[in-house]
Amino acid sequence: MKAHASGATGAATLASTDAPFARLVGATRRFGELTALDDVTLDVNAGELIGLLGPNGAGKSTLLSLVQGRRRPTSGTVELFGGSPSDARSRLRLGSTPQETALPDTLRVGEVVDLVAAHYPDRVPTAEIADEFGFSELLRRQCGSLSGGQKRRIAVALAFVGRPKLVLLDEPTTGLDVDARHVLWAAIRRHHAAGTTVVVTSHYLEEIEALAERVIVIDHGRVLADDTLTAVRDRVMSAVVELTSPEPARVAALPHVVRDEVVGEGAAAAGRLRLTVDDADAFVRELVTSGAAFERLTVRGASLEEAFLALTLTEQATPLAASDRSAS
Ligand SMILES: Nc1ncnc2c1ncn2[C@@H]1O[C@H](COP(=O)(O)OP(=O)(O)OP(=O)(O)O)[C@@H](O)[C@H]1O
Repeated sequence: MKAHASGATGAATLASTDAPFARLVGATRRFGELTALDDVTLDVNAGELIGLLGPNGAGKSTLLSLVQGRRRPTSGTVELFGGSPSDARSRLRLGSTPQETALPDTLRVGEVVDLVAAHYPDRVPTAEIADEFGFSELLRRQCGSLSGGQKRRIAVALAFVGRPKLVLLDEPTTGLDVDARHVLWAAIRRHHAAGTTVVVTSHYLEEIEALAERVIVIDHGRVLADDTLTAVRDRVMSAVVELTSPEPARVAALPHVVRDEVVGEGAAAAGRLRLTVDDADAFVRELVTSGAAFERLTVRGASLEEAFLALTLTEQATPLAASDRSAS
Protein backbone atom coordinates (compact mmCIF):
# COMPACT_ATOMS: atom_id res chain seq x y z
CA MET A 1 0.00 0.00 0.00
CA LYS A 2 1.28 3.44 -0.70
CA ALA A 3 0.59 6.33 1.57
CA HIS A 4 1.31 9.06 -0.94
CA ALA A 5 -0.53 9.49 -4.18
CA SER A 6 0.92 10.70 -7.41
CA GLY A 7 -1.52 13.64 -7.38
CA ALA A 8 -1.16 13.72 -11.14
CA THR A 9 -3.44 16.64 -11.83
CA GLY A 10 -2.81 20.08 -13.17
CA ALA A 11 -4.66 21.45 -10.17
CA ALA A 12 -1.92 20.20 -7.85
CA THR A 13 0.28 23.05 -8.97
CA LEU A 14 -2.26 25.58 -7.67
CA ALA A 15 -1.56 24.65 -4.07
CA SER A 16 0.34 27.16 -2.00
CA THR A 17 2.07 24.55 0.09
CA ASP A 18 3.64 21.17 -0.37
CA ALA A 19 2.40 19.90 2.99
CA PRO A 20 -0.43 17.40 2.73
CA PHE A 21 -3.87 18.89 3.31
CA ALA A 22 -4.71 15.99 5.59
CA ARG A 23 -2.47 13.36 7.13
CA LEU A 24 -3.40 10.27 9.10
CA VAL A 25 -0.64 8.28 10.76
CA GLY A 26 -1.59 5.00 12.40
CA ALA A 27 -5.07 6.42 13.01
CA THR A 28 -7.30 4.04 14.94
CA ARG A 29 -10.79 4.80 16.19
CA ARG A 30 -12.68 2.46 18.45
CA PHE A 31 -16.26 2.57 19.62
CA GLY A 32 -16.22 0.32 22.68
CA GLU A 33 -15.22 -3.12 21.47
CA LEU A 34 -15.61 -2.18 17.82
CA THR A 35 -12.63 -0.94 15.82
CA ALA A 36 -14.18 1.34 13.19
CA LEU A 37 -10.84 2.51 11.84
CA ASP A 38 -7.76 0.38 12.18
CA ASP A 39 -4.23 1.79 11.90
CA VAL A 40 -4.80 3.96 8.85
CA THR A 41 -1.87 5.90 7.40
CA LEU A 42 -2.42 8.13 4.38
CA ASP A 43 -1.99 11.65 3.05
CA VAL A 44 -4.47 13.77 1.16
CA ASN A 45 -2.38 15.99 -1.09
CA ALA A 46 -3.23 19.29 -2.75
CA GLY A 47 -5.07 18.91 -6.03
CA GLU A 48 -6.19 15.32 -5.60
CA LEU A 49 -9.65 13.89 -6.24
CA ILE A 50 -9.77 10.85 -4.02
CA GLY A 51 -12.48 8.22 -3.92
CA LEU A 52 -12.91 6.39 -0.64
CA LEU A 53 -14.62 3.15 -1.57
CA GLY A 54 -15.98 0.57 0.82
CA PRO A 55 -19.11 -1.34 1.78
CA ASN A 56 -21.53 -0.27 4.54
CA GLY A 57 -19.81 0.05 7.88
CA ALA A 58 -16.32 -0.02 6.35
CA GLY A 59 -15.19 3.05 8.28
CA LYS A 60 -15.44 5.73 5.58
CA SER A 61 -17.52 8.20 7.61
CA THR A 62 -15.38 7.60 10.66
CA LEU A 63 -12.27 8.51 8.66
CA LEU A 64 -13.88 11.73 7.43
CA SER A 65 -15.08 12.62 10.94
CA LEU A 66 -11.48 12.42 12.20
CA VAL A 67 -10.27 14.74 9.43
CA GLN A 68 -13.14 17.14 10.18
CA GLY A 69 -12.22 17.17 13.86
CA ARG A 70 -15.67 15.88 14.82
CA ARG A 71 -14.04 12.87 16.45
CA ARG A 72 -10.58 12.17 17.78
CA PRO A 73 -8.57 9.06 17.03
CA THR A 74 -8.30 6.55 19.87
CA SER A 75 -4.65 6.23 18.88
CA GLY A 76 -2.46 7.59 16.12
CA THR A 77 -2.55 11.14 14.78
CA VAL A 78 -4.66 13.13 12.36
CA GLU A 79 -3.62 16.50 10.95
CA LEU A 80 -5.58 18.97 8.86
CA PHE A 81 -3.56 21.59 6.95
CA GLY A 82 -0.57 20.71 9.09
CA GLY A 83 -2.40 21.43 12.37
CA SER A 84 -5.14 20.12 14.59
CA PRO A 85 -8.42 19.31 12.82
CA SER A 86 -10.28 21.05 15.63
CA ASP A 87 -8.50 24.36 14.93
CA ALA A 88 -11.14 26.85 13.72
CA ARG A 89 -8.73 28.31 11.13
CA SER A 90 -8.33 24.90 9.52
CA ARG A 91 -12.06 24.47 9.30
CA LEU A 92 -12.42 27.66 7.28
CA ARG A 93 -10.48 25.95 4.53
CA LEU A 94 -12.60 22.82 4.73
CA GLY A 95 -15.99 22.15 3.17
CA SER A 96 -18.10 19.13 3.94
CA THR A 97 -21.52 17.60 3.55
CA PRO A 98 -23.01 15.54 6.32
CA GLN A 99 -24.46 12.17 5.39
CA GLU A 100 -27.83 13.16 6.84
CA THR A 101 -28.79 16.52 5.42
CA ALA A 102 -30.22 18.88 7.98
CA LEU A 103 -31.47 22.09 6.39
CA PRO A 104 -33.73 24.34 8.55
CA ASP A 105 -37.30 23.73 7.35
CA THR A 106 -38.50 27.30 7.60
CA LEU A 107 -35.61 29.02 5.83
CA ARG A 108 -35.62 29.56 2.09
CA VAL A 109 -32.92 27.83 0.10
CA GLY A 110 -31.27 31.14 -0.85
CA GLU A 111 -31.19 32.17 2.81
CA VAL A 112 -29.47 28.94 3.82
CA VAL A 113 -26.85 29.39 1.09
CA ASP A 114 -26.18 32.96 2.32
CA LEU A 115 -26.07 31.82 5.94
CA VAL A 116 -23.43 29.19 5.29
CA ALA A 117 -21.49 31.43 2.90
CA ALA A 118 -21.32 34.17 5.55
CA HIS A 119 -18.81 32.05 7.47
CA TYR A 120 -16.26 32.27 4.68
CA PRO A 121 -14.12 35.21 3.55
CA ASP A 122 -14.50 34.41 -0.15
CA ARG A 123 -17.81 32.98 -1.28
CA VAL A 124 -19.36 31.79 -4.50
CA PRO A 125 -22.35 34.05 -5.38
CA THR A 126 -25.70 32.38 -4.64
CA ALA A 127 -26.95 32.48 -8.25
CA GLU A 128 -23.71 30.95 -9.49
CA ILE A 129 -23.63 28.02 -7.07
CA ALA A 130 -27.35 27.37 -7.60
CA ASP A 131 -26.87 27.30 -11.36
CA GLU A 132 -23.87 25.03 -11.09
CA PHE A 133 -25.57 22.49 -8.84
CA GLY A 134 -28.90 22.73 -10.65
CA PHE A 135 -31.20 24.30 -8.05
CA SER A 136 -31.76 27.86 -9.35
CA GLU A 137 -35.51 27.28 -9.48
CA LEU A 138 -35.54 26.31 -5.80
CA LEU A 139 -33.87 29.39 -4.31
CA ARG A 140 -37.14 30.90 -3.04
CA ARG A 141 -38.57 27.62 -1.75
CA GLN A 142 -38.61 26.81 1.96
CA CYS A 143 -36.27 23.93 2.74
CA GLY A 144 -39.08 22.03 4.47
CA SER A 145 -40.91 21.69 1.15
CA LEU A 146 -38.00 20.09 -0.70
CA SER A 147 -37.66 16.46 -1.69
CA GLY A 148 -34.85 14.37 -0.25
CA GLY A 149 -32.94 14.52 -3.54
CA GLN A 150 -33.27 18.32 -3.76
CA LYS A 151 -31.98 18.70 -0.21
CA ARG A 152 -29.10 16.43 -1.03
CA ARG A 153 -28.03 18.55 -4.02
CA ILE A 154 -28.17 21.73 -1.96
CA ALA A 155 -26.24 20.17 0.90
CA VAL A 156 -23.45 19.13 -1.47
CA ALA A 157 -23.38 22.61 -3.01
CA LEU A 158 -23.00 24.11 0.48
CA ALA A 159 -19.72 22.24 0.87
CA PHE A 160 -18.31 24.32 -1.99
CA VAL A 161 -19.88 27.72 -1.32
CA GLY A 162 -16.97 29.08 0.75
CA ARG A 163 -14.37 28.12 -1.88
CA PRO A 164 -12.64 25.74 0.56
CA LYS A 165 -9.31 24.20 -0.33
CA LEU A 166 -10.42 20.74 0.73
CA VAL A 167 -13.92 19.31 0.39
CA LEU A 168 -15.05 16.07 2.04
CA LEU A 169 -18.18 14.54 0.55
CA ASP A 170 -19.78 11.63 2.34
CA GLU A 171 -21.89 9.68 -0.15
CA PRO A 172 -22.94 12.82 -2.02
CA THR A 173 -25.36 11.22 -4.46
CA THR A 174 -27.18 8.79 -2.19
CA GLY A 175 -30.87 8.81 -3.10
CA LEU A 176 -30.43 10.83 -6.30
CA ASP A 177 -31.72 9.82 -9.70
CA VAL A 178 -29.32 9.37 -12.59
CA ASP A 179 -29.71 12.90 -14.00
CA ALA A 180 -29.21 14.60 -10.64
CA ARG A 181 -26.22 12.38 -9.99
CA HIS A 182 -24.61 13.45 -13.26
CA VAL A 183 -25.20 17.14 -12.52
CA LEU A 184 -23.45 16.71 -9.18
CA TRP A 185 -20.56 14.76 -10.64
CA ALA A 186 -20.03 17.47 -13.27
CA ALA A 187 -20.05 20.21 -10.62
CA ILE A 188 -17.61 18.29 -8.42
CA ARG A 189 -15.29 17.75 -11.38
CA ARG A 190 -15.44 21.46 -12.28
CA HIS A 191 -14.49 22.53 -8.77
CA HIS A 192 -11.67 20.03 -8.74
CA ALA A 193 -10.40 21.30 -12.10
CA ALA A 194 -10.46 24.81 -10.62
CA GLY A 195 -8.13 23.72 -7.83
CA THR A 196 -10.28 22.25 -5.04
CA THR A 197 -9.00 19.05 -3.46
CA VAL A 198 -11.86 16.58 -3.02
CA VAL A 199 -12.36 13.39 -1.03
CA VAL A 200 -15.57 11.57 -1.84
CA THR A 201 -16.88 8.41 -0.18
CA SER A 202 -19.15 5.93 -1.84
CA HIS A 203 -20.09 2.31 -1.89
CA TYR A 204 -20.79 2.55 -5.58
CA LEU A 205 -17.84 1.57 -7.72
CA GLU A 206 -19.55 3.43 -10.57
CA GLU A 207 -19.48 6.70 -8.65
CA ILE A 208 -15.83 6.33 -7.75
CA GLU A 209 -15.02 5.47 -11.36
CA ALA A 210 -16.84 8.58 -12.55
CA LEU A 211 -14.99 10.90 -10.21
CA ALA A 212 -11.80 9.71 -8.65
CA GLU A 213 -8.23 9.61 -9.83
CA ARG A 214 -6.88 7.97 -6.71
CA VAL A 215 -8.92 5.29 -5.00
CA ILE A 216 -8.63 4.14 -1.42
CA VAL A 217 -10.49 0.90 -0.75
CA ILE A 218 -11.42 0.43 2.87
CA ASP A 219 -13.14 -2.41 4.68
CA HIS A 220 -13.41 -3.33 8.37
CA GLY A 221 -11.58 -0.10 9.10
CA ARG A 222 -8.48 -1.09 7.16
CA VAL A 223 -7.06 0.29 3.95
CA LEU A 224 -7.03 -2.59 1.46
CA ALA A 225 -5.77 -0.65 -1.52
CA ASP A 226 -4.57 2.87 -2.22
CA ASP A 227 -3.69 3.43 -5.83
CA THR A 228 -4.72 4.94 -9.14
CA LEU A 229 -8.25 4.26 -10.34
CA THR A 230 -6.95 2.02 -13.11
CA ALA A 231 -4.85 -0.10 -10.79
CA VAL A 232 -7.63 -0.52 -8.25
CA ARG A 233 -10.23 -1.26 -10.92
CA ASP A 234 -8.04 -3.99 -12.33
CA ARG A 235 -7.79 -5.54 -8.90
CA VAL A 236 -11.45 -5.40 -7.91
CA MET A 237 -12.64 -6.43 -11.35
CA SER A 238 -12.55 -10.07 -10.48
CA ALA A 239 -14.87 -12.64 -11.98
CA VAL A 240 -16.84 -15.56 -10.64
CA VAL A 241 -16.43 -18.90 -12.40
CA GLU A 242 -18.70 -21.86 -11.71
CA LEU A 243 -18.01 -25.36 -12.91
CA THR A 244 -18.59 -28.97 -11.99
CA SER A 245 -15.53 -31.13 -11.50
CA PRO A 246 -14.75 -34.52 -9.92
CA GLU A 247 -11.44 -33.06 -8.73
CA PRO A 248 -12.36 -29.79 -7.00
CA ALA A 249 -9.19 -29.50 -4.92
CA ARG A 250 -7.06 -29.62 -8.04
CA VAL A 251 -9.15 -26.97 -9.79
CA ALA A 252 -9.18 -24.72 -6.71
CA ALA A 253 -5.39 -24.89 -6.49
CA LEU A 254 -4.92 -23.43 -9.98
CA PRO A 255 -3.34 -19.96 -10.39
CA HIS A 256 -5.69 -16.93 -10.40
CA VAL A 257 -8.13 -18.52 -7.94
CA VAL A 258 -8.59 -16.07 -5.09
CA ARG A 259 -11.47 -17.82 -3.35
CA ASP A 260 -13.27 -21.11 -3.71
CA GLU A 261 -16.43 -22.68 -2.33
CA VAL A 262 -18.60 -25.68 -3.02
CA VAL A 263 -22.13 -24.61 -3.93
CA GLY A 264 -25.49 -26.32 -3.95
CA GLU A 265 -26.76 -29.15 -1.81
CA GLY A 266 -27.21 -32.84 -2.31
CA ALA A 267 -25.71 -35.37 -4.66
CA ALA A 268 -26.77 -33.52 -7.81
CA ALA A 269 -24.61 -30.56 -6.85
CA ALA A 270 -21.61 -32.61 -5.78
CA GLY A 271 -18.44 -31.14 -7.19
CA ARG A 272 -20.07 -27.83 -8.21
CA LEU A 273 -17.48 -25.18 -7.48
CA ARG A 274 -17.77 -21.39 -7.34
CA LEU A 275 -14.42 -19.70 -7.78
CA THR A 276 -13.54 -16.02 -7.55
CA VAL A 277 -10.67 -15.41 -9.96
CA ASP A 278 -8.60 -12.31 -10.58
CA ASP A 279 -8.33 -12.95 -14.34
CA ALA A 280 -11.03 -15.13 -15.92
CA ASP A 281 -9.29 -15.59 -19.30
CA ALA A 282 -6.00 -16.59 -17.73
CA PHE A 283 -7.78 -18.94 -15.32
CA VAL A 284 -9.65 -20.74 -18.09
CA ARG A 285 -6.40 -21.19 -20.01
CA GLU A 286 -4.78 -22.68 -16.89
CA LEU A 287 -7.77 -24.94 -16.35
CA VAL A 288 -7.63 -26.37 -19.86
CA THR A 289 -3.86 -26.81 -19.76
CA SER A 290 -4.06 -28.56 -16.39
CA GLY A 291 -6.09 -31.39 -17.88
CA ALA A 292 -8.45 -31.38 -14.88
CA ALA A 293 -11.87 -32.73 -15.76
CA PHE A 294 -14.69 -30.18 -15.71
CA GLU A 295 -18.06 -29.43 -17.28
CA ARG A 296 -20.80 -26.78 -17.30
CA LEU A 297 -18.44 -23.83 -16.92
CA THR A 298 -19.96 -20.35 -16.52
CA VAL A 299 -18.23 -16.98 -16.02
CA ARG A 300 -19.76 -13.74 -14.75
CA GLY A 301 -18.44 -10.47 -13.34
CA ALA A 302 -18.06 -10.39 -9.56
CA SER A 303 -20.44 -8.27 -7.50
CA LEU A 304 -18.83 -5.48 -5.54
CA GLU A 305 -19.16 -7.55 -2.36
CA GLU A 306 -17.40 -10.48 -3.99
CA ALA A 307 -14.73 -8.16 -5.36
CA PHE A 308 -14.14 -6.64 -1.90
CA LEU A 309 -13.88 -10.11 -0.44
CA ALA A 310 -11.43 -11.16 -3.12
CA LEU A 311 -9.41 -8.01 -2.50
CA THR A 312 -9.32 -8.72 1.23
CA LEU A 313 -8.08 -12.23 0.60
CA THR A 314 -5.51 -11.08 -1.96
CA GLU A 315 -4.16 -8.45 0.42
CA GLN A 316 -3.82 -10.91 3.25
CA ALA A 317 -2.52 -13.57 0.86
CA THR A 318 -4.51 -16.06 2.89
CA PRO A 319 -3.64 -19.60 1.86
CA LEU A 320 -6.86 -21.49 1.28
CA ALA A 321 -6.90 -24.55 3.46
CA ALA A 322 -7.37 -27.88 1.76
CA SER A 323 -10.24 -28.56 4.15
CA ASP A 324 -12.01 -25.45 2.81
CA ARG A 325 -11.77 -26.78 -0.68
CA SER A 326 -13.46 -30.04 0.09
CA ALA A 327 -15.95 -28.55 2.55
CA SER A 328 -19.57 -29.00 1.64
N1 LIG B 1 -20.89 6.57 17.22
C1 LIG B 1 -20.72 5.28 17.02
N2 LIG B 1 -20.88 4.38 18.00
C2 LIG B 1 -20.68 3.06 17.81
N3 LIG B 1 -20.31 2.52 16.63
C3 LIG B 1 -20.14 3.35 15.60
C4 LIG B 1 -20.33 4.76 15.73
N4 LIG B 1 -20.07 5.34 14.53
C5 LIG B 1 -19.74 4.33 13.69
N5 LIG B 1 -19.78 3.15 14.34
C6 LIG B 1 -19.47 1.83 13.76
O1 LIG B 1 -18.19 1.92 13.14
C7 LIG B 1 -18.16 1.17 11.94
C8 LIG B 1 -17.77 2.07 10.80
O2 LIG B 1 -18.82 2.98 10.57
P1 LIG B 1 -18.77 4.11 9.46
O3 LIG B 1 -20.02 4.92 9.59
O4 LIG B 1 -17.48 4.82 9.55
O5 LIG B 1 -18.81 3.24 8.13
P2 LIG B 1 -19.09 3.70 6.63
O6 LIG B 1 -18.05 3.05 5.80
O7 LIG B 1 -19.19 5.18 6.56
O8 LIG B 1 -20.49 3.02 6.36
P3 LIG B 1 -21.73 3.55 5.48
O9 LIG B 1 -21.33 3.38 4.06
O10 LIG B 1 -22.81 2.59 5.88
O11 LIG B 1 -22.01 4.95 5.88
C9 LIG B 1 -19.55 0.56 11.79
O12 LIG B 1 -19.51 -0.76 12.30
C10 LIG B 1 -20.42 1.44 12.64
O13 LIG B 1 -21.54 0.74 13.14
